[in-house]
Amino acid sequence: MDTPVIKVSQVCKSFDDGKIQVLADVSLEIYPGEIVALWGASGSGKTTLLHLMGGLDAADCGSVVVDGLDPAEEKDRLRLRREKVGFVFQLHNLIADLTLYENCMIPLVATGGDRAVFEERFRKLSEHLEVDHRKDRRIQELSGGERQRVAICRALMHSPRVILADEPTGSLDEKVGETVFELLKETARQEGVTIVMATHERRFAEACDRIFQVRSGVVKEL
Ligand SMILES: Nc1ncnc2c1ncn2[C@@H]1O[C@H](COP(=O)(O)OP(=O)(O)OP(=O)(O)O)[C@@H](O)[C@H]1O
Repeated sequence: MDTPVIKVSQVCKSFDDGKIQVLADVSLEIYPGEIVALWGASGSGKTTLLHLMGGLDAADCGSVVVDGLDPAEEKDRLRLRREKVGFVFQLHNLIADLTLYENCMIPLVATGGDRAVFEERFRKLSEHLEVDHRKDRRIQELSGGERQRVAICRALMHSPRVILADEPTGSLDEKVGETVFELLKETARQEGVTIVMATHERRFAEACDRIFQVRSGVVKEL
């Protein structure tokens, strides 16, 4: 069996000096190329777990390892964000005044990559995500579904190993949400990228390779 790309071992996390216990003894392994759902109700702890995987927050106990890096260590955390992980949020977090193309080029500045490589990736990804014809439009001129496809494009620009997606279809209506989800999945498969997606919607969870149910901070594979 492959080495897991993400290994979470006996992790716990609370807020407010321990008054709000969010994750309790969470362990899971995710393998390269898998598309995995963290499925659970609002407030169950999905976002908190994604944040620990992406180094946006630190666990109180236990360990998280992402492609050999420890997000709790500052030097690893920087590399993790620059090289290994891409984020897609429910609200796309794009810069409204910049164009689609300019938003997607932000990771070039952040990672100090090669412009020609980024140009080629932009061409390929924007075509695959069917937003290439909107290249020079500003984000504020795009529809919700288009914005979310741009967010996916941007998240993949630096060729991360893992995409952490937090309710990526949450702000979209049903049909558009399905299209965006299918495009996210297809693009990830083509790129060999691992996806960990938080969702409260059973139908999206069931369309993933594996489902981890998150309930009151306890995680169980279904
Ligand atoms: N920074 C924080 N300070 C205090 N409490 C927090 C903090 N972040 C999250 N929580 C609490 O932790 C619990 C889990 O939140 P989390 O956002 O992980 O859930 P979720 O499953 O992603 O929910 P949703 O689907 O609504 O985003 C909630 O009760 C939330 O209020």
